[in-house]
Amino acid sequence: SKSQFGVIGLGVMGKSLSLNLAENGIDTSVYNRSEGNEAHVVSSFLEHNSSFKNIQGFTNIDQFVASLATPRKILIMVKAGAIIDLVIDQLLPYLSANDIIIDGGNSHYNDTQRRYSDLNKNGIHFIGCGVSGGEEGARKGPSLMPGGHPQSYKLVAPILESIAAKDTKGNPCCTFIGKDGAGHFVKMIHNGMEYAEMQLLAELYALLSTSMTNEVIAELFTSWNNSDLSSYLLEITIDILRKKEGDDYLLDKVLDKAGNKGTGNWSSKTALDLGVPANIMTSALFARYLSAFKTSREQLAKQLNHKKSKGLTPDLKALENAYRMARILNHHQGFQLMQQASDVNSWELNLSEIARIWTNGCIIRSQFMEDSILYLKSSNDLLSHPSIFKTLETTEPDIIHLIQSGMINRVAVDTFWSAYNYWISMTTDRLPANLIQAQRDYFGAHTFERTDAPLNQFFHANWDSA
Ligand SMILES: O=C(O)[C@H](O)[C@@H](O)[C@H](O)[C@H](O)COP(=O)(O)O
Repeated sequence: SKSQFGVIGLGVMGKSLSLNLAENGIDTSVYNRSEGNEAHVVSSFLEHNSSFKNIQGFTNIDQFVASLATPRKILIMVKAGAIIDLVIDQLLPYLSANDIIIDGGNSHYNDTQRRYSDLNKNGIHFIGCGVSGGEEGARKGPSLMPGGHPQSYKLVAPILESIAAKDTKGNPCCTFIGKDGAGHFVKMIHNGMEYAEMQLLAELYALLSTSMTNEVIAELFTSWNNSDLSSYLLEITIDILRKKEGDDYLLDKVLDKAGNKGTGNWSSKTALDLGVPANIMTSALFARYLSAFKTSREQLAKQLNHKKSKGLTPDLKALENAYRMARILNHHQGFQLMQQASDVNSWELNLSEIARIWTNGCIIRSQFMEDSILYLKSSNDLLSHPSIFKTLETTEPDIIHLIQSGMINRVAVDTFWSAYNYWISMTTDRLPANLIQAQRDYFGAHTFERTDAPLNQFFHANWDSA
């Protein structure tokens, strides 16, 4: 019998999603090319999962397409980039109008916009779908962020929603995000916020490690995880801190050079292009770039005259509050970025609904995301909520304490620093931008607005004449 759904690419995510589909009773065809070292990918997948009777495997793309009921629904799970276009070109000769192609990789939303309009011309529906949750999420229930055309989504919604994680009310963590590249855009920003959440934990770990063991830090984080600070990233960080290899901690043997596959870079570039001061995720990205200079860091560290002082244990309650503050500001910046992009691309993003589908399955799932559903229902500006503003105001001394502890212990806390500077700038009614305007007008006659004249009236002054 014909399969209801097809998956192309049996990498970690493709395999996990195929098993999730089959387990949810969806007859699934899988395809993977068979050249070179991929010769046995399909056969060994079928062998290892022979208990699933509703999976068919193919190494010929025409037979794969023929095995699907029409309109065909095909999920591409291969590495983002040119290979997606290659796979689409291989598929096209065998497809018919109204068939649906879903790209589930971390593609750049501009590429998705291009593919969406190109395939539309061929009568093929294209859905750019963000998939979050890693291997475990894909297997048991990811968070899904499909973008494209609402009609196309309707055709695949029952299947995508059946495999997605479920929120606290049992509803699928999957919803139509918006037209063309909106789904992949929202996934990109998810990852930008993920970078920042990970870096905040990394800076806390570095600061606490000056006076604590991994086990003691794990205990502290466990107490935080039993509070409004609970999150998936905090949870896995506790496991990571406790993971032993013999008598040693595995974490202590992990080389301190952070990788990145591009979505954090894209998020920061998009923030720059859209004029949104998302400085927290950008500093998290730069922290990864900085870590790459391992050899120079070691050499320069050796040249330091002053000896590292004995760590000064920071106030733990202050650190907890500083973490709470920085996380709120990271979420605020992420949602601001999505709001700006939604306006520019007329995507009409529903930020509260995005927070809801991010409450389970995805990497940045957390109690605060759960709380944000309600906050974002009344306003897309988290800072405008009195309770959030109160929390930020009362925790300001705590983030100052954290930053001071960083300085005293000579630990870089740039992501907390960025959060602090963003907060005090956003709560300062007169910033020194007047001097920037004067300097620009001085050397470039770029003109300036005046505080004693109507807005949008621009003036020029002869700054060097009396
Ligand atoms: O939401 C997710 O499931 C992850 O974010 C996933 O998309 C992937 O693990 C990222 O690619 C990691 O990004 P870096 O490799 O850039 O850290």
